[in-house]
Amino acid sequence: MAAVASAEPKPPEAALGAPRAPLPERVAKPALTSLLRPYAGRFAALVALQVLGALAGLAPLLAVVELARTLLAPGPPDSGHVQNFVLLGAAGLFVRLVCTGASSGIGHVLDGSVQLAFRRQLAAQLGRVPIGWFSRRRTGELAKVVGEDVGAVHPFIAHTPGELVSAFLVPLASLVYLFAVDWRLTLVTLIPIVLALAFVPLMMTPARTREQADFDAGTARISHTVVEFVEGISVVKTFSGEGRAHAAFRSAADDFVATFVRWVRGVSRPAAAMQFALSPPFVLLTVLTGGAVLITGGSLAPADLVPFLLLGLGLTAPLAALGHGFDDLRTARRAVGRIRDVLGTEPLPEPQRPLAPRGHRVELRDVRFSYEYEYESGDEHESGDEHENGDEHESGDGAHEVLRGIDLTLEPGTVTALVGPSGSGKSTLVQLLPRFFDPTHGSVRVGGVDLREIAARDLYRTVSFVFQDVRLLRASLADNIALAVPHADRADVVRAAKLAHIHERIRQLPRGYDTVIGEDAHLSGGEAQRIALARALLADAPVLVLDEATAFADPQTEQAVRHALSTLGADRTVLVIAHRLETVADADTVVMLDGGRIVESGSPAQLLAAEGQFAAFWRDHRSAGTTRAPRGDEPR
Ligand SMILES: Nc1ncnc2c1ncn2[C@@H]1O[C@H](COP(=O)(O)OP(=O)(O)OP(=O)(O)O)[C@@H](O)[C@H]1O
Repeated sequence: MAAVASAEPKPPEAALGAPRAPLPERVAKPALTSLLRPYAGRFAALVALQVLGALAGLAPLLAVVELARTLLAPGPPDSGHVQNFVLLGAAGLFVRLVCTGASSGIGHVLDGSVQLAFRRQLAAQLGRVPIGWFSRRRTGELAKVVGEDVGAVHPFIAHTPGELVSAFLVPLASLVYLFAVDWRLTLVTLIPIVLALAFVPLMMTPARTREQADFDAGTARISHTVVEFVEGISVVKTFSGEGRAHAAFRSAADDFVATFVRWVRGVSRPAAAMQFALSPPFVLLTVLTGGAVLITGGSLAPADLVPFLLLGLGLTAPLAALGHGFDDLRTARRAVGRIRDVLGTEPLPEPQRPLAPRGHRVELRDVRFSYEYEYESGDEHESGDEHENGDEHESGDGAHEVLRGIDLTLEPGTVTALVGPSGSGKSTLVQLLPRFFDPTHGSVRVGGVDLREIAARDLYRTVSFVFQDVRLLRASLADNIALAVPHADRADVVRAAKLAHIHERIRQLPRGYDTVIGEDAHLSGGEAQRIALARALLADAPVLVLDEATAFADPQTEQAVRHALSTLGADRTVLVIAHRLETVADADTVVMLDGGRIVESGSPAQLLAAEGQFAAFWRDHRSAGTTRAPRGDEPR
């Protein structure tokens, strides 16, 4: 099921240098060998076939060399010898052909299987890691890991082992043969290789490693900029922000060009020198010069020069392939490193403390919470200043304390309305209940048990949520409502939809409850909210957390919420971020937050009578809209 509309609580996207939510995160990267272990058999078969293919490839090479020596030797050639060499060459070619075909087939199947397995593991892992973990990563970077990095494993599996094998085997066998012909000319033939190898250390300097890291960071940044642009395209277009978005992309691309040029220079200079040393003209000139000296000195037969001319080039060609293979391996190693980073993030420990089936009092004790700031290295530091406001303070290095000692008890069977100015910490507080984040200090308990001790599935069975930002999945409306109860009867789904005042709207759709959202129909924001409400009601969790969105302003949705709240079971614990005074008036308790602290709490009537901050809040809202008096008293 693919997500189509905005969402179930979507963790905030961390912009460059943006604050990140603190979360326990133990990184235990799985070893590459353990990731590849299930494929060890096929991998071994692949390497064996590649080795056999490389060995078989030697036969035609040696047959050609021997044939040439026989034909060029003084006197008439032995026809039996000639025939044997031709047969040896043909047989070698045939075996090589079979091995190459088989290894290429196995390689591609293995490649596809490993990539699929990595993607499956990554998808499963992304479903397991704590939600707050996503706020520490950029969407584009994760997309790069799942897409590009998994793809980068391809050359590593499909081609490189074979290239590495032949890179060692062919020259080794050729060298043995050449030494047997003439050791002095063999040493001369090795001169280009020794020269080429001298440039290898230059390609592995710390500067080159830095350039490579910059190159990787640049590609990730471009990927992130594109994802951000596509995700925010409607906002960008509405506010004619294409110019800015384009400029951001151009700046990422320009930075990348500079990085790319540095990277190419770092790679290309030593690579060009290596290529020159290994180029056929240089190799042939070296061999011919050495050969000419020996032949004119009378210590080498002219026919014996032939193997050096033929095999000398063969000695250097695999070395060039080794260079490519080495680069591919480095690329694959870095990609696998990033894959392992994601796979190695351990999900939060999953303790199994049982929860009592009833009596779900929610208690927050001295809860403090800070968003931590992480700064990018390099030129892209952003200060955390833009997140400061007068009411909040920065606590410690790069930490932004948003909740500052919250003590709150939500009794079963009561509705608590959370009110307070924008930025006072209401959303942050309710996000502690599904453990999007854990408190940096203090504890949140349900039924007397700390949330950190409750298994995730128990937690989500106990607490359900309706957030402002509703994400519906690309699935039928029935499946969307029954998300938490996949085997729910249609009758239960319909009952929840009726309670959430969305049943009639669903009936009007061409395929009713089987309508697929995003394909057969689209829903308005208010309708999506009511689907989310039906979903939470069907889940029937004893604790309901509701962020009353401004979208609830449509009368139907507002009525649905009020109706649902009034018909909920007697022992339900409800916490609602209230934006409408009607909801506040209906609540049993009102909690007023300001600057991350509870400044007032009590019944609406008590708080109005106290003439404090809540009374002012009430009056402001009342003069801005319509409302009625809270239960049991008239506001003044
Ligand atoms: N993911 C985040 N990273 C860093 N800071 C954040 C994050 N989310 C919120 N904040 C900051 O925490 C403070 C409280 O935000 P929060 O969303 O909890 O307030 P709120 O009372 O729900 O506001 P509103 O009524 O406008 O939704 C704000 O200053 C905000 O900038």
